[in-house]
Amino acid sequence: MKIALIAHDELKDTMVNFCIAYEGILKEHVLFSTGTTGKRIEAATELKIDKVKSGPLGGDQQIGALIAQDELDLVIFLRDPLTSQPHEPDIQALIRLCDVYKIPVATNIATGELLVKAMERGEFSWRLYKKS
Ligand SMILES: O=C(CO)COP(=O)(O)O
Repeated sequence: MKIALIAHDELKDTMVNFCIAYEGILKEHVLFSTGTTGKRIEAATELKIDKVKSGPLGGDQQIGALIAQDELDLVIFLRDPLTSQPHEPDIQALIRLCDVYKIPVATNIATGELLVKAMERGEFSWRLYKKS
């Protein structure tokens, strides 16, 4: 599975702790991140991340392009609902593309945990069948 891990600044500690907690599962998959999130995860874990640009500098659009090219199976995007973001249109576009292409997307840690546990149980195998 190809997974994108993204977090706004106020949620980067939460994302790092999430990746530490689920490192054993995540390391079996191909991981992508926006720039700063990816650096924080790599500094705290042994996970290897394919990093695109920072979100406000076009990283969200790059992740969106991966979705449009059918290169992602799951997006975990810890959005900050309490802070306005200069690149809000990019954030909305990314989430819209998840809906267009029916990509499972978690926008908070509670859903993120559910999706990672579901993935561990093999409940995302339909993604592989879909591609074959
Ligand atoms: O802004 C982001 C998502 O909208 C995340 O970008 P960074 O991981 O580079 O901070």
